[in-house]
Amino acid sequence: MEFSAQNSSYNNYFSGKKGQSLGIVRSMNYEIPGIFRLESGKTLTHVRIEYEMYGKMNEDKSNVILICHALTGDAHAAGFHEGDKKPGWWDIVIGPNKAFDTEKYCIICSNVIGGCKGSTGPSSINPETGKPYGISFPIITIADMVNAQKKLIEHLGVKQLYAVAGGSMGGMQVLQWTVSYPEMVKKAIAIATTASTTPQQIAFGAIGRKAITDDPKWNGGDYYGKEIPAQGLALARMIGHITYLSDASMQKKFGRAQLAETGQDLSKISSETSSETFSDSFSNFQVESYLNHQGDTFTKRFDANSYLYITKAVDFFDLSKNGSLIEGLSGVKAKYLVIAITSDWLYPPYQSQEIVSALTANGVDARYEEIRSQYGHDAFLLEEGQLNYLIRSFLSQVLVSDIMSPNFYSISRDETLENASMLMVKKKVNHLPVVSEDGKLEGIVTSWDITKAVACKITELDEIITRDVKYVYAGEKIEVASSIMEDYSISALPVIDSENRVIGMVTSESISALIGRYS
Ligand SMILES: CC(=O)SCCNC(=O)CCNC(=O)[C@H](O)C(C)(C)COP(=O)(O)OP(=O)(O)OC[C@H]1O[C@@H](n2cnc3c(N)ncnc32)[C@H](O)[C@@H]1OP(=O)(O)O
Ligand SMILES: N[C@@H](CCO)C(=O)O
Repeated sequence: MEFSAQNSSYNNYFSGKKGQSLGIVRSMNYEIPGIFRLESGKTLTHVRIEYEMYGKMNEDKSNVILICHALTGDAHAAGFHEGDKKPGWWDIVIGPNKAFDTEKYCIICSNVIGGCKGSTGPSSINPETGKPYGISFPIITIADMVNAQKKLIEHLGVKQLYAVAGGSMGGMQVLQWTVSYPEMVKKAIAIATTASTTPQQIAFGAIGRKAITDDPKWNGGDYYGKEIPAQGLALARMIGHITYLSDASMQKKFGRAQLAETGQDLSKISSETSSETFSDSFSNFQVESYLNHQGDTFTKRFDANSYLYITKAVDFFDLSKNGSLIEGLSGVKAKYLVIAITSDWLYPPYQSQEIVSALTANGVDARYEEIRSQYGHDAFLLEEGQLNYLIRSFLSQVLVSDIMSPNFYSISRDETLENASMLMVKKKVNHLPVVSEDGKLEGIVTSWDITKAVACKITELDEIITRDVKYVYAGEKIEVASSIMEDYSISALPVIDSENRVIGMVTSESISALIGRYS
């Protein structure tokens, strides 16, 4: 919300080290052993997941970030495949010194099930028949996509993801991850997305699907090894692509420009038009040529049946429970960054705001930001500077809750000084928060206080308690804790909740350890 292109931190991003390319990368695959059960109750076997991995996992595998792709994306998120001229689809934010910094994090991206880029989908061979599934492939949901990703993540030995991130349908997977597996996600970044697909979004999907299924070459989904339903698929993409742009971006890209051959010469168009050339003559605006190009290139990279299944999975997506998004998101534990795009009319900002409101109502730490852009929905693939700035600051932000120790020792003020000192020696701690019967913070005793008490022959614990005790809240930035410690020359702070109950301790050692972990 507070972001502006003139923001100084944003400009610092550009004056700082610019990200580099990952160079050549390769795809890998994993076959899920045994039966894979879908939300519909149907099962699949030999489910294959195509994935790419950039950067190295650290020793305890705590630096892994899962990237989830949008509708027509794939596992190739960054770097170049041998011989390719264009990098992966999110290369602007993934790589050394980019927001998803491969020097710090290990980035994984996998192709969704139902897809056509290496993961099992309708174009895969059904092991039972030896033929492509076609429309015998079962209906899949966003939760099924996430369940398959979870199998991959477990196979790689990762217990908790440092973050999950994605835009559009990728954002839906992010939301689903934090609902299905709340303990497995520390941070979540959902961009240009919704928690519940709207009638307008379903409507655009429906027209695209109709374009495909009305193409005679679709042939009931049985076209593998024959001519593909290219016309229907291209038309579906043309409709979809309009929704990924904005009025302003189309004005800027094309205006009312026409193709050079026809220009404004209406007499030429009428005299040269025959039934054979009708279509070409009537496609004289640059925007038409552009859409034709987008449609044509799409048919060379995407399977029509996958388009049907994946758009349907998007239609089914609804995380609200009993009509309430607050209830639907009630189990979420991850910290959230939700980013909307100002010109996105397909997934308008109000849908991101609804997610943030529901998360906040559940006490989840959720931040809302906007990318100011004219690109429309696809801005999440294009706005390099703003994306890098927002993602980088969110990923590198460490809160007190991230490093506090919830296993702490406390003492009541009625205890003896001897007991306090024995507890400190036995548990090897230098700070004991003094708490009331219901766990509320009343003061603190340090090993230094005990040393002074012995020197001064004080015998009562109550006499040496510091009552003006400094503390922090779990949701505060780690910088707040470290500046209190520095200002008051103290090496540990109690962490309290909104009712003044002690819920942990944060120490200067745990803050120092961060330097090794995140720098
Ligand atoms: C999200 C995921 O997970 S992955 C999926 C993401 N990838 C896609 O969606 C691929 C298709 N989408 C796009 O191209 C998207 O618009 C973007 C966001 C990825 C790229 O946007 P931009 O960089 O603004 O490219 P733009 O929209 O101008 O399209 C460029 C293409 O249109 C062509 N083009 C531009 N103007 C015209 C025209 N008047 N007539 C014909 N073709 C034209 C260009 O030659 C270029 O072709 P190429 O892609 O074959 O090289
Ligand atoms: N243009 C992107 C975003 C769609 O939401 C895609 O095709 O996946």
